[in-house]
Amino acid sequence: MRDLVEESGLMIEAQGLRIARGGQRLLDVAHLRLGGPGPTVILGPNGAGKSLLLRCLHGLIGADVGAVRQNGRPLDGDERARQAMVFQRPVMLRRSVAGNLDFVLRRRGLARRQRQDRIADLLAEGGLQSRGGQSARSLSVGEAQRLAILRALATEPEVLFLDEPTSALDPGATQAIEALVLRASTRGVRIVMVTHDIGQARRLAADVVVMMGGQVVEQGPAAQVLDDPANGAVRRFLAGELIF
Ligand SMILES: Nc1ncnc2c1ncn2[C@@H]1O[C@H](COP(=O)(O)OP(=O)(O)OP(=O)(O)O)[C@@H](O)[C@H]1O
Repeated sequence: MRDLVEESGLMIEAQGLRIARGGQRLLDVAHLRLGGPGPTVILGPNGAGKSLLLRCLHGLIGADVGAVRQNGRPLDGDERARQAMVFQRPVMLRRSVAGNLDFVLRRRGLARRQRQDRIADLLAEGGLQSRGGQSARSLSVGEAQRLAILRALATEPEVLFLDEPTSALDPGATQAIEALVLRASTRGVRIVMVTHDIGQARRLAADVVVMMGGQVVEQGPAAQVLDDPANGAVRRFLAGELIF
C-alpha cells in the first residue's frame, strides 16, 4: 500500500479505535492514516460505521479505546480548530445567508470590512451571489448544503470532513457540491468525505477507504481500490451487489 503520509503536511492517524454499544461492535479500526494531497472518500454500505469514524476523527465522539492523532499530536482544541465538518443535514442559523457566514468570520475576529470582502468571495465561490440577503432557512436543500460548506471553509480549515453532503440532492445540485469540494481540495484543504455513492467516489477520490461492519476492509489509491480491490466483499459491493 502506498504510504500516504509523505505527500502532505497534514496527517490524521487513528489507532485501535473501538466503539461498542449493547454488546455490539460498531467501530473497530486497527490503524488508519489519512494524509494524501487529494480527497479521501470513505465508502461503504449503510451502517458500516462511516459516520462514527468521521465523528471520531473530528473529535465529536470519543472511542471506548484507541486514539486519533493529528500531525502526531492528540486531537486537542488546537488541533480540532484546524478541522471543520459538514453534516448530511446542516442546520442554518436563523439569519440571512450572508449572516451565517458573518457569524463565523466574526468569531475569527475579522474586522467589518474584511468580513464583507470575504463574504462576497465566499458567496461567489458557492454561486450564491444573489442570495446574500435571503433567509438561510429558505434556501433549497442544495443551496443550503453549499452554504454549509462555505461556512465551514470560512473557518479556513486545513481539513474538511463531509458526511454524505449530497445524499439528498439531484445530479445538478450534486455536481455543484462536488465542484466546490474539488476546488477546495485544489487550494490545499484536506478533504475527507463519506459517501455510499460509488460513482461519487470515482469522480472525487484520490484515495478510498472502504468500511464494512465497523472495520476498514480496504484502503489505498482510488484506482487500485475501485478497480482492483483485494477484498471479496468489497468487489461485490463495488459491482452493485446488495451487501449488508
Ligand atoms: N449512539 C449510538 N448508539 C448505538 N448505536 C449507534 C450509535 N451511533 C451509531 N450507532 C450504530 O452504529 C452503526 C454504524 O452507524 P454509522 O452511522 O456510522 O453508519 P454509516 O456507515 O454512516 O451508515 P449510513 O450510510 O446509513 O449513514 C449503525 O448500526 C448505527 O445504528
